[in-house]
Amino acid sequence: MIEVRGLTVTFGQGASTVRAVDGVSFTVPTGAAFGLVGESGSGKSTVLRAIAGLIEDWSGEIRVDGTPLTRHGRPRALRRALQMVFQDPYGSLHPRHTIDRILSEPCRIHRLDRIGERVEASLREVGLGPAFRYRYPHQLSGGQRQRVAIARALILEPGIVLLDEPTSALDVSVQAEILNLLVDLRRRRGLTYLFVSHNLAVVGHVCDRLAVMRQGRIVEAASAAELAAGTLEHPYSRQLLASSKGYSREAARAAATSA
Ligand SMILES: Nc1ncnc2c1ncn2[C@@H]1O[C@H](COP(=O)(O)OP(=O)(O)OP(=O)(O)O)[C@@H](O)[C@H]1O
Repeated sequence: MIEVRGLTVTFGQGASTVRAVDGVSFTVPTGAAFGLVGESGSGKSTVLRAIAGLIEDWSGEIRVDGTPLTRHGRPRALRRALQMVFQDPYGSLHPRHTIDRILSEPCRIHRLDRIGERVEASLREVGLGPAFRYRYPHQLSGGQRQRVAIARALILEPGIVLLDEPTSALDVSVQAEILNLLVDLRRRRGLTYLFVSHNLAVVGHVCDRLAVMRQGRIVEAASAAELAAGTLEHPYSRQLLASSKGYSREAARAAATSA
């Protein structure tokens, strides 16, 4: 479970101060998938980064599975329980490391046993065969690289995964494949997702609840059912929905049936 209360993040000082996140509150129950949607600059990634511990200077309250997070450092168990997948699978994978090394490293840091077995199992789980183990990121397609990034997050068996635009760098058909994989993994593992995207349709495909952010604030919260029924009320939410049409549910279904 993630509980966020009155989260505020400001960058810069004096006249150049930017209040990137301004009193944001929401709860993601254990096993739920919650989407944060908004256009570029709305503050959604900053919320995710504060929860992930990548930003130190925030105020408000963040609790993960009941444990309040402090600004400086967090226990190893909590770092393991909460993993992140980034937008750019190329930038987030070390170009000169094999997939084996990329997946083994977090296991070593967290002193896990049976590392080879874990690496093979995690590749299998994201639909990549053992042949991928000794390849390098540049030998993989964008979709395969994002599968490796997901495997790297899951190899530590976290309960919570923070996803920052995990498909927006991919072609639409590949996007659908990766979204279906994420939906499937959540079901199988009972994961909790916090999913950030500028695309309402993508969020509607993966999440059961969502909040629309604008200029650092949540302007509307809704369920996926309300989104599907077209009952979003805020004019900004409606505008976002109109610009999300590039991603179609039909494409996702087609990818699911051909998988
Ligand atoms: N490290 C930083 N230093 C200064 N300003 C920042 C920093 N990170 C974000 N900002 C500013 O905070 C605001 C919110 O940015 P944020 O990245 O959270 O938005 P976003 O909705 O996730 O957009 P995007 O999808 O482009 O990442 C923006 O005005 C941005 O310029």
